[in-house]
Amino acid sequence: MLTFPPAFLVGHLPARPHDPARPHVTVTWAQSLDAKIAGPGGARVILSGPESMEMTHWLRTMHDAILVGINTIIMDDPRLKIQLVPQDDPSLLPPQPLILDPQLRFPLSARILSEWNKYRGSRELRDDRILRDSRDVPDARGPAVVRQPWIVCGDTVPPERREEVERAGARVVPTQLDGSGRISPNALPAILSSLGLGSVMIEGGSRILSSFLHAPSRADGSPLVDSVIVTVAPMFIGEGVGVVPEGEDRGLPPLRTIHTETMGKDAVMLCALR
Ligand SMILES: NC(=O)c1ccc[n+]([C@@H]2O[C@H](COP(=O)([O-])OP(=O)(O)OC[C@H]3O[C@@H](n4cnc5c(N)ncnc54)[C@H](O)[C@@H]3O)[C@@H](O)[C@H]2O)c1
Ligand SMILES: Nc1nc(=O)c(N)c(NC[C@H](O)[C@H](O)[C@H](O)COP(=O)(O)O)[nH]1
Repeated sequence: MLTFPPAFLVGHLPARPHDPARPHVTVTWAQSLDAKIAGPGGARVILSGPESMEMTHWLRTMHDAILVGINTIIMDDPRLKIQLVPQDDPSLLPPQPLILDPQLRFPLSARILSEWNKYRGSRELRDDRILRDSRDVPDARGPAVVRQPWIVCGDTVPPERREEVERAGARVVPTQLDGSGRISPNALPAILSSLGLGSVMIEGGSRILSSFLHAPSRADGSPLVDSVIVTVAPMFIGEGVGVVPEGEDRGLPPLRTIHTETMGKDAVMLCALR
């Protein structure tokens, strides 16, 4: 079990309490030696060993929100929970899942939604009250808490579709899309602030990593991305999904390595944008 946070991360993780006016943005992923994050056709590959995976779950607890793109939900069906941190520490909380999904393609069969509905059902039985979303659980503490998935979509998505997804148990947050039909990375801090979230850990996939790494600075001149934490696993994937999609490897920002830590078989690099 790790002592967390490891010394090399101190000062590079979101401060607590967060500054709600300037949410901290961490971008993180796990990659092979040939810079792939998934196998052919996007098939999920377990890259992280137990030690670096545990660190990932610790990192999740250090952020208010965890963000993935809709393709990652469709391909990996992740839970985005913190089951690898000590389960008896009530101060550790799972982050709020946020999914960037311009067209609201979110599959109602997603594990993240069924786990929330199961949790909500069990709390209703216990508490005899209806939980509409995770903000209705003020007394809930600890890693076993499950949070409602919040989906950020385009404000052009028809109301009937939004209602369908909300009836199924998720929260839908409509927002203006950029000229490419995406949620602009630079719009994220304001979205986070409006949702009361002071920090976010962006976990992928490839298109999301690319757009956040390419994003211009914030209005105050500071980089949009505050920290980059990469797990490098000693394996080759060959054909597969790159850290950024093919053709998007130009114009990536220079990174400054702050520290590289060996965690089990993996190297974990902490970098900042210069
Ligand atoms: N190894 C890792 O750490 C890791 C982590 C997560 C995902 N993955 C892998 O990544 C793959 C999925 O990556 P992907 O690129 O296909 O999809 P993705 O998960 O990055 O989602 C992309 C979609 O998000 C939406 N989107 C909204 N705003 C956006 C923005 N600003 N920029 C980009 N997209 C935006 C678009 O609809 C876009 O198609 C899967 O194969 C998964 O296994 C690996
Ligand atoms: N850190 C990390 N190491 C990996 O080897 C790997 N494949 C991912 N990929 C991120 C992936 O898209 C999922 O988010 C989670 O790995 C799924 O795990 P959970 O159900 O959330 O615990 N991330």
